Amino acid sequence: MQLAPITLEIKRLDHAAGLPLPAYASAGAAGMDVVAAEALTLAPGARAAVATGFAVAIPEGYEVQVRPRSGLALKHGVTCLNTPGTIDSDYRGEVKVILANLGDEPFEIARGDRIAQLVPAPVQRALLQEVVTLDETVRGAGGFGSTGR
Ligand SMILES: O=c1ccn([C@H]2C[C@H](O)[C@@H](COP(=O)(O)OP(=O)(O)OP(=O)(O)O)O2)c(=O)[nH]1
Ligand SMILES: [Mg+2]
Repeated sequence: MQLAPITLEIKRLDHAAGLPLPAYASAGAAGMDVVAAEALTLAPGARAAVATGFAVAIPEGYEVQVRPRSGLALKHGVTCLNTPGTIDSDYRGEVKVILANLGDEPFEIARGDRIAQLVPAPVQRALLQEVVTLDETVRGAGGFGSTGR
């Protein structure tokens, strides 16, 4: 079973000239790989908002998640610091990838390198109902490892 794809409007900004649109790397890939529109070196411990050169209009009721690529994470310690990054449906600015280098070597990014993947997801919004007391549960306020390792 496959959900019908949603349509994302995507606008190429001037500095994305010649770059590929975000694209699925395999028939069953969940994310569209997105490339860097700029070259930079991330020092160990550094972070940067890396330009992709694209802006999008996401249908209302959806978001796009910006997720790390596991190969960069495993081989180089490079990940999306805010994973999953959230692209709001009403955002019209450039999509950026907030990369962090948690490795111990400088990481060089060339223009055109695949740096992250984009996954659209439906968004459920909540209505808040403020109350004075919450119902009681067995867990109560236990959390953060309260059930053991
Ligand atoms: O990885 C990301 C995360 C966010 N954004 C853009 C799109 C998103 O719609 C906007 C705001 O993101 P978010 O709500 O996560 O950040 P914020 O710190 O709450 O900023 P704002 O006050 O603008 O909502 O920034 C990106 O381009 N890449
Ligand atoms: Mg926000």
